[in-house]
Amino acid sequence: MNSLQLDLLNPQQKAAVTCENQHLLVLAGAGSGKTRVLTHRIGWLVAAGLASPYSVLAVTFTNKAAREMKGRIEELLETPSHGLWIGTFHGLAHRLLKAHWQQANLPQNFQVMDSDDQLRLIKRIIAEMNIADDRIQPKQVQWFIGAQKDEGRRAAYVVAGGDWYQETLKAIYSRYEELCQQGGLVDFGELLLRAHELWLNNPELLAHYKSRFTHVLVDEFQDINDIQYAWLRVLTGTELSLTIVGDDDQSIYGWRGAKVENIQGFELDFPNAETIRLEQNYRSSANILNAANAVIANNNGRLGKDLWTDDADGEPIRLYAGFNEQDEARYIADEMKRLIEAGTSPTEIALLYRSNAQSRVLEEALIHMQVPYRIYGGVRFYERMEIRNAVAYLRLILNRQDDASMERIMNVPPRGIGNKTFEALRIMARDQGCSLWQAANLALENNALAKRAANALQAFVDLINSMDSEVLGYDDLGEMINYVNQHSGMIEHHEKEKGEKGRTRVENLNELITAAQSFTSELDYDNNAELLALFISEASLDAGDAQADEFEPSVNLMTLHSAKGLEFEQVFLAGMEENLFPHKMSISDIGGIQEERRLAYVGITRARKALTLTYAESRRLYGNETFNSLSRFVKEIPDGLINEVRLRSTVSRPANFGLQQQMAVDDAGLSIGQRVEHAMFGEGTIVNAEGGGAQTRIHIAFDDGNVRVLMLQYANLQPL
Ligand SMILES: Nc1ncnc2c1ncn2[C@@H]1O[C@H](COP(=O)(O)OP(=O)(O)OP(=O)(O)O)[C@@H](O)[C@H]1O
Ligand SMILES: [Mg+2]
Repeated sequence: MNSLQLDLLNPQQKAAVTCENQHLLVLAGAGSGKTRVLTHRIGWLVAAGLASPYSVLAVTFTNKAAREMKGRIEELLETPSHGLWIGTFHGLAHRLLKAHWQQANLPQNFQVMDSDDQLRLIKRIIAEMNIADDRIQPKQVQWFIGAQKDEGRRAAYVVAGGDWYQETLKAIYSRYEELCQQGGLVDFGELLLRAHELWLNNPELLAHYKSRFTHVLVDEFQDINDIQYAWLRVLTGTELSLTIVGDDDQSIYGWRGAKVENIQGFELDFPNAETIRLEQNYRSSANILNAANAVIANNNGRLGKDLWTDDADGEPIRLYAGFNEQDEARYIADEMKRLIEAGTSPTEIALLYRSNAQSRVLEEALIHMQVPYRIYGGVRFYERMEIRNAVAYLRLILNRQDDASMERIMNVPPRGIGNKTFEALRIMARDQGCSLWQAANLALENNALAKRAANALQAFVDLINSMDSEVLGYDDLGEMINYVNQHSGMIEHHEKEKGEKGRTRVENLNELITAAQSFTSELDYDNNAELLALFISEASLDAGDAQADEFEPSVNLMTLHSAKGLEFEQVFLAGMEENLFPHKMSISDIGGIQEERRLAYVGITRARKALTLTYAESRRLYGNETFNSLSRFVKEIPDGLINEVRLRSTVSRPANFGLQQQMAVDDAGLSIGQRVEHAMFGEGTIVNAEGGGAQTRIHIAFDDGNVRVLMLQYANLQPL
């Protein structure tokens, strides 16, 4: 019990950790120790003899959080956490379905489809149904199916009401279900839906788990959706103990079906639940916390929480106005470099933004300044094209009915299987109600294809069949992947590609071997095929998380959504502009604005020591130049907490800063963003200008990493 260090908790936290009530709600703001309480509570339950490590089920929001929690619980309990049921809803559902595939009406080797596979399948159905391209968007269908599943609704129960559009969506959903079932394919939403049905359809199994588990604990409860809540409720019923922790102010997944009302629902469903509020924030300096409190105070309908800190005011929040998005990015990269040189660990620095598309410019500046970075939740390893291809080979080897994989790699690398052959096979598969693989074999048997196409297809079929026997002969996952890399022709193919791109792809394929070698499964397996299937599933689930940490210490880039639950010493929030953040899609809708504001609250409260907000006065995004005004969320922060950073500290910002300066530079035949050469300092880019006429001073970001302010008249710049 000593190792639990209960004395490191404040009285409310302690009360939550040691609460003996059956149902407990911990409702508290950011950084108040909710996650810490959850972890300690598991430790306490075990130490107090109220639970065994194996009778606890804990749900986290990301795989990373699950891993962290497992680690901390191992520390607390001083035993390995192998076998603990700690994971995301998706991860836990997957584990259940793997263990009980028969009861779930799935083939044993069912595969998890990612969003790309899903989209490909939907496109195929749309084509198969002969729906004109402009009448329905595959992405909309994907969204529709996801939304239905989040609410626990199968196609048969969709009420379409005779309207063409709705009826078509329903029909596509229905066909989609059919094809997934046929191919043993399960998308992310399906994992949850099936896991719920698994309870409903198998009372004995449910009873088994009800008696196995004694305590269920859920982090980030505010972002739970209907099907997840339903799954939990069926499991816990009135028998099990349920602890939920959450913060209504951090509910940011409404667009994905999350319902903050589930917190209130919990209080209704479990009327005897005890509610504990935590009010002390341990994460952020007072300035940062006060800024966050001021922003979120503009939302209505909050459950209401006060958050205070013992911490000193700390540094003021910095606000930087970039002249354009390049200048904004350069400032951030510069600052990061400075922080790292002054001793801050790169891993303690985060750069958050509203939309993924913003990252490119930021990345370029970081590369330029040689600041190592990684994108958390961006183009992740398992989502890279070549990795998906390799995984598709593996899947097809395991399961020939996997049409999505077959589609993906039939002609990758190019082997002369053209669109016409694809089309013929699709039609055949539809007419015969069989898989593409079966259609391919049928077509070959019946000589249904032209000679060249038939030869190419035969070679592919033979390749997969021979891979099957070879690959599954290896006991080592790394060897399996290596075999596929070599014999599929992918390595050779990418080696022939010119330049950096091809090289990276080859490196990535090799990295997959490394990933496979270090893979260890928590689940049991009987043979090589099952081992491979476990690896593939893990890879698909992991695509939702960041790369491993074993790389060079790097600063973290991520969207605000991915930042939930995390904390960093230094946080930069880029693109603090109307239309960007709040996003223009949400700007005209009050509910939308409130969700954006919660996102701002999440972003601000990620910072421990320092927060820097930046925006660009003009921005080129998606090819258009726009002039956005400062985000309302910045304006909602009291003036006294913010310090506006002047351009490069040596120069104060003139009152008429802005477009006029662009003119001044234009007069001299130069423009912002232009590349120039200086006799002494070498090449650089004009990032700003101020003053006018003979007094014009221009700011140049030289390639040596310094920004210098020069008098235009004397600088003698050569345009490049
Ligand atoms: N009693 C305490 N004493 C010292 N530090 C604490 C205490 N409670 C929590 N902390 C620290 O405060 C930080 C925030 O804690 P934690 O991440 O658990 O908060 P949270 O409420 O889960 O935040 P979020 O809402 O962002 O998920 C962590 O670094 C944690 O270690
Ligand atoms: Mg937390």
